[in-house]
Amino acid sequence: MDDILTVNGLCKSFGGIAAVQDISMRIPRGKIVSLIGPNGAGKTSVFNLLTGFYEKDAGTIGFEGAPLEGLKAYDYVKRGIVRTFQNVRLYSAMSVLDNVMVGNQYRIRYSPLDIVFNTRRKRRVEEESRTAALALLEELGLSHLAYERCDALSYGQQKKLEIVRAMASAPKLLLLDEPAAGLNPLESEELSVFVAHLIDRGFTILLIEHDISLVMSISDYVYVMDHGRMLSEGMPEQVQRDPAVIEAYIGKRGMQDVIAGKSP
Ligand SMILES: Nc1ncnc2c1ncn2[C@@H]1O[C@H](COP(=O)(O)OP(=O)(O)OP(=O)(O)O)[C@@H](O)[C@H]1O
Repeated sequence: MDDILTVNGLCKSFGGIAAVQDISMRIPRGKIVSLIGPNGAGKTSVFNLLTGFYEKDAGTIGFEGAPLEGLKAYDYVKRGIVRTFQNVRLYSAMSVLDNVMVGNQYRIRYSPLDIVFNTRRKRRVEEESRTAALALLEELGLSHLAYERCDALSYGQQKKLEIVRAMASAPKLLLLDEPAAGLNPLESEELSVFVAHLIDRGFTILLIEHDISLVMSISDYVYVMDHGRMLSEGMPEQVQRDPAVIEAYIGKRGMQDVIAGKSP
């Protein structure tokens, strides 16, 4: 199997809190892998370690066969690793199109002189960026919103737009941190179709998500963390039958109740 990312023995502590303890995982190219677990399990800390927001205490992270060491945040995007955040981080006063163009900015190459003199080269590069951004919006069914201000969009549309902006930089690995958080059931369903479409386009995704029915319906493989450790892993149907997961993740509730979205 062609793994795009391999993680071995990853550790990170904050004072007395061992947020990430001996975590190992792998993500095959073109697959969607999910990382789930109760609040405070350490999922976001793993994302922060994978994207250089946190420095690891121990362990190795390999991306496309080479170690991810000593890179600046910007270098992760250049290497093809892009993430979204739990909370929407769009430029709310800018248009949808401009936000997507921000996403592919790192691919734009022109000099400060090109900017000062507004050269033909600068205008051409910007036009290419605009065309690419519009094509992406079209493909993902959001082109009718291209000239809307972001703050005029529904929350569900903003969550999708965040993913589109991340995709605009043509990532090899997309890390999605709770894309369904705050969505109603209909928006959540739309989002799962949207994410499934990204997989059809050949993207590789690592997903953190509390919406278990979404996770179980779209994941190829699931990792479960609890208290900083890896509690379980496997295909969705294996994980949801694992007694350790049922006990730690959902307590006395049945997994079917969680999947059905019933309250505790
Ligand atoms: N920068 C930090 N400083 C101190 N403690 C931190 C920091 N980041 C994470 N932690 C702690 O590490 C533990 C794991 O937190 P993390 O946010 O990774 O969990 P999570 O599984 O993503 O939780 P949630 O599902 O609630 O987002 C928690 O106890 C948290 O308080």
